[in-house]
Amino acid sequence: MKRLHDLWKETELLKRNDFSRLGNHSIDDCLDEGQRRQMISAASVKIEELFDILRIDHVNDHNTRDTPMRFAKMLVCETLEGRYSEPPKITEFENIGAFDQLIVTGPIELRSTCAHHLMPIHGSVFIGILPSKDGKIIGLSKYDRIVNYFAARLQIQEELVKQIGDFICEKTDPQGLAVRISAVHMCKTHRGVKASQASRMVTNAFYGRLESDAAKKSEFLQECAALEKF
Ligand SMILES: Nc1nc2c(ncn2[C@@H]2O[C@H](COP(=O)(O)OP(=O)(O)OP(=O)(O)O)[C@@H](O)[C@H]2O)c(=O)[nH]1
Repeated sequence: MKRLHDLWKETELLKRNDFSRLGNHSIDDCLDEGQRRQMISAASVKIEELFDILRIDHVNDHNTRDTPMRFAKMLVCETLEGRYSEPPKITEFENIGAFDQLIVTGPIELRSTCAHHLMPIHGSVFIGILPSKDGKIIGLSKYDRIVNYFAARLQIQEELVKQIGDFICEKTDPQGLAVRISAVHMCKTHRGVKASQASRMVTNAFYGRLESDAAKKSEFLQECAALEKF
């Protein structure tokens, strides 16, 4: 019987030029369960090779025996999950009451992975929405799901903040939208320059009235500051 990783080598998915997609974009078709298992198995074989190069015993050492498979599974099903799956299902509601005031949600816990060193990015996301009277409103939990979806890829913060904002704009067509990320990059705190754990990177993406209306932008930033203190 063919081994899973051999099956993976033959899949159309591997033959297609998904490699040209950026690492923080999703591949063309999401993986079904069988393809996911094949990808994990094929990745695991490569991680065993990497361990061999690094002279880590993945056969006899009880601590590292299952690590290549465990690591491959984590990459496919957790760290990079947003690359291989459909975006979250978004329940959209008509804005029946024509609500047109600022809604701010956060902090939404951000757990992502840096594209340069594969180290964790950990932080908070705040989202401000100025709905259109004739636009859509989405369920509150969906903002968290959207953040999780785009975070589960190899990211840089400037692109992540825009991906989240572009997606929400596309779904809800609001008068204005703002996304703010404040995060610690462990590639900076746990290696290299070994910066303070308190060292954060802040990025904002503003759209429509939340970009052009200084009073509304300032209201959003004040709400973020207040929510951050909770
Ligand atoms: N702008 C930006 N830079 C990031 C982000 N995440 C990590 N970086 C930085 O990307 C750079 C990686 O490039 P290199 O300079 O080639 O990496 P390096 O030689 O290991 O550099 P050091 O981290 O300084 O040791 C580092 O300066 C990181 O701090 C991010 O989200 N946005």
